[in-house]
Amino acid sequence: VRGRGSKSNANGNGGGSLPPGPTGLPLVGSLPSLDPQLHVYFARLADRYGPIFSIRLGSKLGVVVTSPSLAREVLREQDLVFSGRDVPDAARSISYGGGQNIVWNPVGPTWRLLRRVCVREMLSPAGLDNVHGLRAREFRATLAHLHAQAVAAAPVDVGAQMFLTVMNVITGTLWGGNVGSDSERAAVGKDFRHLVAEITDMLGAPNVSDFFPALARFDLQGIRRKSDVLKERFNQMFARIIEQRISAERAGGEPPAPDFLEYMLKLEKEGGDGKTSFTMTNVKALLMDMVVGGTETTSNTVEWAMAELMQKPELMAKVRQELDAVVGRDAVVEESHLPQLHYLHAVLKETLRLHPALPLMVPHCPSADATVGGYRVPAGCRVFVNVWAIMRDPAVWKDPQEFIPERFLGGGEGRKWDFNGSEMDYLPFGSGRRICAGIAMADRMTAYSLAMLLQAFDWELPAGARLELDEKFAIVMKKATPLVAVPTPRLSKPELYSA
Ligand code: HEM
Repeated sequence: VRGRGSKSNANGNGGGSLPPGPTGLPLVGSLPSLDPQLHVYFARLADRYGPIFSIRLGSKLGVVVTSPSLAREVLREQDLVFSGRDVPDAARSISYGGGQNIVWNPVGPTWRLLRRVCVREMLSPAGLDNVHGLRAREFRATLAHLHAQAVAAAPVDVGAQMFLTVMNVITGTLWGGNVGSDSERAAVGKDFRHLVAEITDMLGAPNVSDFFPALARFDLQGIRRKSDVLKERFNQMFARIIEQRISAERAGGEPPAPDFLEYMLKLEKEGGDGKTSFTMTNVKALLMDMVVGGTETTSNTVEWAMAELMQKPELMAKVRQELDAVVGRDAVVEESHLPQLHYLHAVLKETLRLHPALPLMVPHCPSADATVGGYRVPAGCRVFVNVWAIMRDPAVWKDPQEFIPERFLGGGEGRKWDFNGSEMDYLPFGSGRRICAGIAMADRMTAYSLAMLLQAFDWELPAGARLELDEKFAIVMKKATPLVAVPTPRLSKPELYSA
């Protein structure tokens, strides 16, 4: 066990002792034993070394926090010091250099402006209300598509379908729903899904350039080259959409709907908010944030919820009972029904407890040496908060491995387990100033999606298929095997399914 009293360097200068942790080998540290299921591997090490441990991966020092009280120290009490990011090599290109978007920007005037633009203008509950019609249209289109599948008794890849829906809603909110025909949009959607999956796989994959920054310029695994290619494909798509909008404006005619792109282009024209500039690169980097940060996270959550419920028919029956009482079968579920669907919300909370979309969040990076749990955490190291393990801690959660939505009903045993990171033992969206920027959107989209899937259809596995709940870590938590199921209509009249 390394740690106590050790004087370390390479992200660990100065006095005090580092958190304990595996000794590892000279030069490579613990790299040879690294498990791709990083969240599980870190949880195992926490069992051995305690709720804060350090791990050397190449020349990089990682510090992993696995308890509510230490998460509080990092995310709340020392929020500002810990709010930096250690930008992985794979993210440099897709974030337009790291300083242009929200996710990978250090906290500072640009990050503040970008977050304000998103959280206030687009992703606030009021901003979302403004584009309620767009979501309703997209959901009706999905409903009609699923009905066609149901009539043909064709299996549906639930995650893929939800990805398309979420992506259409997000891109519609960003730049309006007017990009091409339906078939063109479906093709773009498929393309997007592959691109986003490739990006999240790349961000979750071990990269020599991150472990040995001195070797980064050689790009030994070719990850940066791949990331440049992916970024360019997005970039061209964004550039085309922006160009279309600007030329439509120049040509006069109907003013465009007041969507997010419109707002951003106005801000760009004005050169920012007076304190910080806002450039066309920021516009594209923000579009990237929303498309990459908002799609898989949301659609995977819905897929996990469906898989859990299909595994437990008695819970599925409870969701249906609530839907039948609130909506019935003679109408289609609408967003206005969502506040009354308490059990459904509890199902989603429990899904995010067991299967948080970002099990290690997005790693933080202290801007100065700090002390956590009595140990020294050096500036520049990579700090992981293992929310996956915290939300399965038997000291906090009764039967932590069991899927029990009821624990979130009746005020959650007197606790305020919400999405705002108020309690440090439930933080699927993080906590503190870097908390997820898209909570309101994620909340509505997951609830609306799950409600629609379950109110309008019964779902069964294709003959001979087996349901499993294995995880695959790739920065975003995916289901190792996609959930494929066959829908059967359950609304009273076929006309209800038409878009
Ligand atoms: C179920 C869905 C989602 C989950 C569980 C989730 C969770 C998270 C988490 C854990 C973080 C990192 C917090 C940290 O580093 O401390 C994050 C960051 C972020 N999320 Fe989400 N997210 C979801 C959906 C969305 C959506 C729909 C959007 C936007 C459309 C979005 C945009 C962002 C952005 C921009 C950040 C970076 C914030 C920053 O670095 O300041 N997320 N999210």
